[in-house]
Amino acid sequence: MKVLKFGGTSVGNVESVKAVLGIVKSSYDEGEKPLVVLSAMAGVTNLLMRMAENAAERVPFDEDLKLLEERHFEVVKKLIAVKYQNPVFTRLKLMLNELEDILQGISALRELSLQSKDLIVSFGERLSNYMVSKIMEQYVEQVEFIDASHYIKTDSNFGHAHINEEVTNQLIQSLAHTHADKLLFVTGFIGSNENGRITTLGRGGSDYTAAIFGSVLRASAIEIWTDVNGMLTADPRIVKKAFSQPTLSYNEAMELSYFGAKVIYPPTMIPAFLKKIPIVIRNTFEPEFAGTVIQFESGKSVYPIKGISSIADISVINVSGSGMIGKSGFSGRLFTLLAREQINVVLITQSSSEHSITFAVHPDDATKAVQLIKTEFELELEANKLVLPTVENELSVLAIVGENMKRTPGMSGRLFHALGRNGINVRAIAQGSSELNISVIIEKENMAKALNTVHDAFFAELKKTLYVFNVGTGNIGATLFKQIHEQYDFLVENNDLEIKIAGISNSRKMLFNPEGIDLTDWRTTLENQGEVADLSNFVERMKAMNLPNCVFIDNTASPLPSTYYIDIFKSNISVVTCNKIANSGDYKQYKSLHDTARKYGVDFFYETNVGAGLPIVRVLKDLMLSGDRIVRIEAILSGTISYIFNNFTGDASFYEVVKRAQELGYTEPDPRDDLGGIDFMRKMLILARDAGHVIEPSDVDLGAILPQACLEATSVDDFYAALLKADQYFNALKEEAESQKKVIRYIGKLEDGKVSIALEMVDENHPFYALSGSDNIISFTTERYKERPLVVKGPGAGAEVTAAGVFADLVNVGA
Ligand SMILES: NC(=O)C1=CN([C@@H]2O[C@H](COP(=O)(O)OP(=O)(O)OC[C@H]3O[C@@H](n4cnc5c(N)ncnc54)[C@H](O)[C@@H]3O)[C@@H](O)[C@H]2O)C=CC1
Ligand SMILES: N[C@@H](CC=O)C(=O)O
Ligand code: NA
Repeated sequence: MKVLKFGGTSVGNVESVKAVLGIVKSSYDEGEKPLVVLSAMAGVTNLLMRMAENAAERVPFDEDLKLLEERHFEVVKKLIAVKYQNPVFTRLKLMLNELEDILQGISALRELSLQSKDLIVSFGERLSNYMVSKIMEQYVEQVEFIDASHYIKTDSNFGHAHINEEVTNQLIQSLAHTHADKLLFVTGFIGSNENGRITTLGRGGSDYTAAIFGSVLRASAIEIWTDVNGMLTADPRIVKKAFSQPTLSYNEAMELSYFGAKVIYPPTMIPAFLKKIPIVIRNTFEPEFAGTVIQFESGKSVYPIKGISSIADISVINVSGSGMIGKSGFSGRLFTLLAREQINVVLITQSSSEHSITFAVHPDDATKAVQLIKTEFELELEANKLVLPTVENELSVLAIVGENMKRTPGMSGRLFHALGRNGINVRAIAQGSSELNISVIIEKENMAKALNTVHDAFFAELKKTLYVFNVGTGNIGATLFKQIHEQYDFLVENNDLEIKIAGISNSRKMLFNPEGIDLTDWRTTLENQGEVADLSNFVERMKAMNLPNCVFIDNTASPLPSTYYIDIFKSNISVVTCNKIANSGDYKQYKSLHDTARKYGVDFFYETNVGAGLPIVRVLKDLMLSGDRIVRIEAILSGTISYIFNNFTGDASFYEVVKRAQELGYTEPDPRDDLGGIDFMRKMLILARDAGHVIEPSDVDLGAILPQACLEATSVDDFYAALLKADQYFNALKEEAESQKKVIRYIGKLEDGKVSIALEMVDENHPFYALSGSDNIISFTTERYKERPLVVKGPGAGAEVTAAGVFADLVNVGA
């Protein structure tokens, strides 16, 4: 047989009682008659407690009594056919009258003993079990309501009674014998002492009742029906991806519940544990879900751990001093003292030098613990053999739990890597010698981030989420959103990667949503719901959200975002940028950006700084990392200028071709940056620096394309006006090239640490002769690629290819 135990939420109202009936009925129909243990209706135990306390203070309790009656009567009215209702009302009413008499007695005496409290709260279970048994009677024959206080015999420790196993076992066995044909509804939580006075079993009492009946009757399983899908891998309020574990060992369940998974209270499992009876946690509101089986064996799992538990609030006390070294009795004295005063020690670590002991307690106990230590070790403190104990608050504990950790090396490495990468400082560490649990103490403000990060790190088969904060929604930014939106499902399905745009800003508006901004119509949402843009505030808000796997994308052409990169890295947030400004300012800044990113273990990706989406930065980095050295770089890296000289043919005027390049999205927001050579200069500078050279913008020998009048233009409009007038100049250039059967190319070179960019005319034998569209080309001559250079060629400008490059950088963050 099975024991089915239903908690308060499962008997909370008409609908949930219906669900309970369905579950009991289907178990009954399967042939094995279950034994059912019910808690009081949700909230009733607290209500009874309040009534008892009120009675003792002579505060009226009749309203509460009425409420109690209504809650039960309503269920009866809805779930029992009218013709059967009367006797049920009568019996419930009798119980309620008895309760009222007791409350009146308390009121008269103005005294509420623990014994009377137990008696009063016992009505909760008695009412609910009687009521549901009567409802069940309509569907199943031979149902009986059992008041467990006649069978569970305890001592007189009211509120927290201990069971007399021998007597209890005999009584339960004889009950089973005399009621073999019946479907029993047994009150959870209550027992009675040798004088027949009602007692209660303390926290988790109904689970305990189920475990006792289950173990005495050697049940095939004890099912604990609650309102969650079993024991989850982490607190689902914090970790959205938490999922129910199919199996756990008793030890794993103990560890997980000890730290927070409030589904069951571990001591109540002991009777089942001793008899190796599986406990199954199931959801009354989702009965089709198999739930979690807690059994002797841990069970097979693809994951190295079973779950992550956490305690949000903890205080840490540090005791140190020379007096502790080599003193074998010291920790014994310390922890005996704490145990004697009922201070629960959650975690202990001791340095191997034995110079200090750190332990964690509940914050409410911290001051008392310190006081106790001061008194107990007064002599040592006076003799300076011990330093005054210190307390640190606002801390949390996070623990990874699983029996399989024993057999899997690298678990702590994975834990600390995940925490470190996200900038979460670990204050103390403890690992049980059973290797069932590795616990860390961290700052409370990092708890949510830590739980999510560690969950991602250990349940890697699940999808990882990148949280993106993007500035710049122009040509590139908007195209990137379009691409992410189109690719969303593919990434989730094929790469287990989810990208959430948690923040967007352009120069006018900004918008946040940690759940991810819907990209279907982000423009309208930003416009209608966005706040006034403020970059400094944007960065602060991003930091404050403290999200795991967080990436800042700079899709602007403005110098402003780059002033925040260092601060962003220091908050352990990666940066992806197509904006070249940060890397091409003075060398000191370049160096400091790269050093900071490395120091904080975050990514700084800028593939699109050179050749848009073409793999150039990456190729150079790989060459350098693998020990190759750059001998020479020759390149065409301005997509705009490439396009212009590839299309400045026939009748088209130079002015028209430039305009077209802008319309095609090849130019910088300010086309003077392209035609003035600044953009190309930035790219060459970045390559030279990535190749290991210390070089400043002023070191670049930059040859001009434009006549003086165009260079002097002070606005984009002036520039175009000057360009219109410069037809003569460009036509002459073109004619000169054509007459020599050559083409015009703007070519950059890096050799011997020197960078130059110049306009050249090349013939058909030159490797850069045959280009079209916005093609870029780069040839790396290196120590290894000496005879024939490594060449990368293809479209080097345009929104689609650039956004794709930013996208690729993004998905590589943290990879
Ligand atoms: N067009 C191309 O082929 C390539 C472009 N890039 C780079 O892409 C970047 C963006 O170019 P486009 O999208 O064409 O520019 P755009 O002018 O179309 O868009 C720039 C965006 O940045 C926003 N912005 C400017 N200052 C801001 C601030 N302080 N705070 C918040 N938002 C701000 C603007 O509101 C606008 O949404 C540039 O840095 C460019 O060098 C890089 C490689 C290739
Ligand atoms: N404006 C740039 C775009 C890529 O960085 C170019 O024309 O190359
Ligand atoms: Na590139």
